[in-house]
Amino acid sequence: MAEEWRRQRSAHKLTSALQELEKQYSPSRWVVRVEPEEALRTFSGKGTEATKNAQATRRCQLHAPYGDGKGDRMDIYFPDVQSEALPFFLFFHGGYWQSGSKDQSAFMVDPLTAQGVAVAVVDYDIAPKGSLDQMVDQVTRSIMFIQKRYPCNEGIYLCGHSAGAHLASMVLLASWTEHGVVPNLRGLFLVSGIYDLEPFVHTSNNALLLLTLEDALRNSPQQRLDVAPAPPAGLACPILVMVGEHESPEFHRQSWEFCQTLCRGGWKASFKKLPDVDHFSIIENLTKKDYVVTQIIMKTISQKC
Ligand SMILES: N[C@@H](CC(=O)c1ccccc1NC=O)C(=O)O
Repeated sequence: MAEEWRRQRSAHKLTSALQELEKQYSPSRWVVRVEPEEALRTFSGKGTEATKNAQATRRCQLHAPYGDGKGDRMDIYFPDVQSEALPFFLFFHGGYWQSGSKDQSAFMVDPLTAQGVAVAVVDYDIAPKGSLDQMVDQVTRSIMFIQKRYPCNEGIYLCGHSAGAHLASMVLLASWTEHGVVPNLRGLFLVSGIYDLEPFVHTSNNALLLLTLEDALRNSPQQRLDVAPAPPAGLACPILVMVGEHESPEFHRQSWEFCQTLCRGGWKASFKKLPDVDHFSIIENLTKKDYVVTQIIMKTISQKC
C-alpha cells in the first residue's frame, strides 16, 4: 500500500514538473495584453502585412537562392541609394524550428531600408523537412552568400528571433576559414532566444523536431561556447542579448546565462531586458522607427563598431 502511494506521488511530481516545463516553453502563455491564440494570430498577421508592404514599396530581390536546395531562399530589400557598399542586416525568423517563414517576417524592412540598410529575410527548411543541423548549415551558407555577393559590404549584422536567435548564435561556432570565406560580421542582435536546448527536448514542441539529447547538446551554443576557443581577433563583434519583460523565467534565464557565457568566452556581449514587451511584441515593434530596439540597431550600424 505504502509502496503504491510512493509510486503515485513520484509519478504526480513528474507530471507537474513536465507541465511546468511545458508552460515555461510556451511563450504565448506569458503574454499579458491578449489571450495566447490572439497573440499568435496578431504576430503572423502583422508579419504578413509588413512583408506585403515592404514588397510593394521597396526595391527588392525576392527568393534569391543562396544555395542549390529548394529551401535555400532569401528576400533582399534595398534602400534607395544604389550601392553595393551597404550594411546588410540578416533576419532569421522564429517558430520553434517548425513554423514561420520569410513571407511573414519582414517587420524591420521599412525603418531600416529608409535609413540606408539592406535587409535580407532568410528562409530555412523548418521541421519536419529540415533537421536542426541542416538549418544551422543553411543559416551559415546564407551569410557566406551575402559576403560573396557583396564583398564591399559595410558590415553584416545578424538578428534572430527565438529559434532564429538560436540559429544566429550557432554561427559563432562556425569555422569560417574551412568554409573559405570570412564574413564581415559586425554585430548580432539575439532576441528572445533559446541557447540551451536540453529542456526543450522534454516538451511537446519536440514532437516534430524529434531532437535527441545528443542532438540538443550538439546544437546548444550555451554548452558548446563554454568550451570553445576565444573568438578570433577580427570576429569579436558586439552581441546584444535581449529578452522581453513579459516572458517566462526560463526565457529570462536562457538569455542571461547565455550572455554570461559569451562574456566569459571573450565576446563583447551585453544583456538587455526590454520593458513592456513580450515574446511577440518585442519583434512586432520593429516596424516602428522610434522603437528602442530599432534605435539600438541603427546606432550599432552607424557606429560601425
Ligand atoms: N507554440 C508557441 C509558439 C512559439 O513559440 C513561437 C511562435 C512564433 C514565433 C516564435 C515562437 N517561438 C520560438 O521560436 C507558443 O505557444 O508560444
